[in-house]
Amino acid sequence: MDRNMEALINKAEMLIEALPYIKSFYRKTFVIKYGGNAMVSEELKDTFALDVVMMKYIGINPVIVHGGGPQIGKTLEMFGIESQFIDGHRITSKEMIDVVEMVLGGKVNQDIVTLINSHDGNAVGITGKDGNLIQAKRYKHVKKSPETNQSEIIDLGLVGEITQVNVRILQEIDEAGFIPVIAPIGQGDKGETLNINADIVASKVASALKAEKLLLMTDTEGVKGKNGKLIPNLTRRKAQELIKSKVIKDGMLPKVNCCLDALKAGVGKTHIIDGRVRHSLLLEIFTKEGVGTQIVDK
Ligand SMILES: Nc1ncnc2c1ncn2[C@@H]1O[C@H](COP(=O)(O)OP(=O)(O)O)[C@@H](O)[C@H]1O
Ligand SMILES: CC(=O)N[C@@H](CCC(=O)OP(=O)(O)O)C(=O)O
Repeated sequence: MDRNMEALINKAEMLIEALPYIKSFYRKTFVIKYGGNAMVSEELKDTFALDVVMMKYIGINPVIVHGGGPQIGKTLEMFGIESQFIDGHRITSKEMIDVVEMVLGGKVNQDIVTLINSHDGNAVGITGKDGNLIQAKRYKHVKKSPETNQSEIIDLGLVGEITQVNVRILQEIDEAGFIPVIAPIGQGDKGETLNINADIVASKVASALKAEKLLLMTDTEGVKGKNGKLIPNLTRRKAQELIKSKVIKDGMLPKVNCCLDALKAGVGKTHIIDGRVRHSLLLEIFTKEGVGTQIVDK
């Protein structure tokens, strides 16, 4: 057989390898938190969009929730406003919320829509306000003093804690054949705009949709253990141990908690994946090895 023919057959066999995954994921919902480097590098942006469009065309229902923290930070700086974070939440004053809404719901959201549509993906941009998708109340951060053990409530301003997710708008978008791209903004009961961490929005949306998968894209390999090595598979119990021993901390802590919450609410599997790797989404979904940490409820 000539080498050309052999290469073609190899390609066909590679496609067939994906068949069991394609079969089991047909008509299932995957919620993807898009952020970090994958949202900045031109090459990674393009491979992300291709992965999402590929998913849609093979029958998966991808739901995108995007971040935009660095973009908000840069715009606030232009206005001479500095940001402060508590536990991964940006303290959001009245003068900041318009900037947050403008950046997340405007430029960042529409750039992603344009990117996906440039690959014939049929994306639709919405914020959590559209179709009453995300109802929220003002988040109150509880700080416990290690010395006195007393709790103090800290007001983070216009930061939202999600009280309800109305998935109808997402179902309609899916049925019409579009891909929703969600900006992490919610609406308070007085109609006020509330800023919400995008990982949390992705986790709550995945929970409300009872999604097959929640995939959080980040700028590290995944969850690492005490020895600094990547942990490809993490159970709830092991994750709790690593949190207790402070091996999982800082920015990784809320991510892992988002995954554990989603699993509790009925999401099938959760993944923290390395968004710096080209085609990280397809690799996670269609290969046994994946490119990050899979967290399951065991
Ligand atoms: N066990 C751990 N495994 C991997 N990263 C960890 C761990 N514990 C803490 N981290 C930190 O969490 C960071 C990821 O969180 P963060 O930077 O907030 O992500 P993102 O910007 O993608 O939302 C890592 O870069 C690392 O510094
Ligand atoms: C309350 C809160 O912190 N909201 C976030 C929303 C954007 C976000 O989460 O973006 P990343 O995923 O890129 O960090 C913020 O203001 O930065």
